[in-house]
Amino acid sequence: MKICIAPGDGIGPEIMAEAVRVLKALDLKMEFEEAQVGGCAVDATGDPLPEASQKLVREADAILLGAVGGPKWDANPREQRPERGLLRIRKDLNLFANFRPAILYAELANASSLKPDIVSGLDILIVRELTGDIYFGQPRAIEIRDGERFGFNTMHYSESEIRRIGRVAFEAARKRNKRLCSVDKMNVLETSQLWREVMIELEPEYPDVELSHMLVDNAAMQLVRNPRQFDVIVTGNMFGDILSDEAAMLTGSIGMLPSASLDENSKGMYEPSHGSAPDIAGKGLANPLATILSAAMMLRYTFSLDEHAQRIENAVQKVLAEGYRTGDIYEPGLKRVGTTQMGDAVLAAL
Ligand SMILES: NC(=O)C1=CN([C@@H]2O[C@H](COP(=O)(O)OP(=O)(O)OC[C@H]3O[C@@H](n4cnc5c(N)ncnc54)[C@H](O)[C@@H]3O)[C@@H](O)[C@H]2O)C=CC1
Ligand SMILES: CC(C)CC(=O)C(=O)O
Ligand SMILES: [Mg+2]
Repeated sequence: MKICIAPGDGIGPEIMAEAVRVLKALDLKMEFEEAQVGGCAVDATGDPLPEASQKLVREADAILLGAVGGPKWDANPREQRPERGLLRIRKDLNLFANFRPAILYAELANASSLKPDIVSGLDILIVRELTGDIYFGQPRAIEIRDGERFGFNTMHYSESEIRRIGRVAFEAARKRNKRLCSVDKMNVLETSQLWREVMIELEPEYPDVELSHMLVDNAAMQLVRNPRQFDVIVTGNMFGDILSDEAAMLTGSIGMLPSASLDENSKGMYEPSHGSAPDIAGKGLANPLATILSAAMMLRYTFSLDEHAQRIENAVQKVLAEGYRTGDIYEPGLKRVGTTQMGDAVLAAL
């Protein structure tokens, strides 16, 4: 098993160190290679995804990424922005299907942004399209028009792009509670109108799955009003980006939300859903659990090592039951720990 580790920027190296310790403790036949991606790569080479890193991500069976970006690089031209390195990996490897499971551990019921009676037992899967939409559409630019600066992006989806993510989502719903909610903005956007048409065309292939549709503004509201109405949500790149950060808070913290980004086969990139958290970087405060849970998703999706994935997930649950909490999920009376101590606790539980 060849795993490319890309710690990235900000809290990336801190949370990655804990995930790698957990993986190594499983004593599996894994080879780790480290790639520079993001701001660290810009500083070293001028490119957020230099040739050497491209080779490593291409040759690996799976990639585990921390997070990229930070204020240091915010003014860089687009091709030299850290986030560009991440988007290029997603596109180059055709990682179009992003799975973001928002699961509330019972131990974190009071850490959720919602009251326990609304959120307890929450288990939602957000399936986000990851290689299309306005994040990749051309043309895009800031230019001068009529004597002033004018910025524009292009939102587009082809029916084949929608169909393939739709199938992934229907299949995922089929393995769960057989309810799929497709989220769009079809009352305003042509891309969303096509999105809805294609989802409706797919419906007869999955008679066992109940398909519903929701406009994205309502979906944002429903997620905090009554999140348990959802089983699987399928949506485009930008809506999925925003809704998954919102869903993270239902689980207690963005530091709890893992993700898997997959191609048509089983190659994947695994990363926490959060960013590089510059406000707490270098302080040993970050919650490493989303990254550790992303490593578990890697074992399950790319390597079919379900038992080992489950061991990690059980260990995470055990440390929460034992009362270990990083600052983002801390409640008075429990054991406040930093990034490394949380990793220690997971290793002990393993
Ligand atoms: N996949 C990636 O690499 C992503 C990168 N970014 C980049 O990260 C940088 C910062 O972006 P923000 O909008 O601030 O989002 P962010 O997710 O980095 O942080 C938002 C808030 O959540 C907290 N947070 C995030 N992860 C945490 C963790 N593991 N433990 C405890 N608290 C945590 C942060 O301290 C901050 O208060 C930007 O440069 C952005 O482009 C943002 C999202 C995803
Ligand atoms: C570079 C961004 C699109 C990353 C992000 O916010 C995400 O994938 O959730
Ligand atoms: Mg995001």
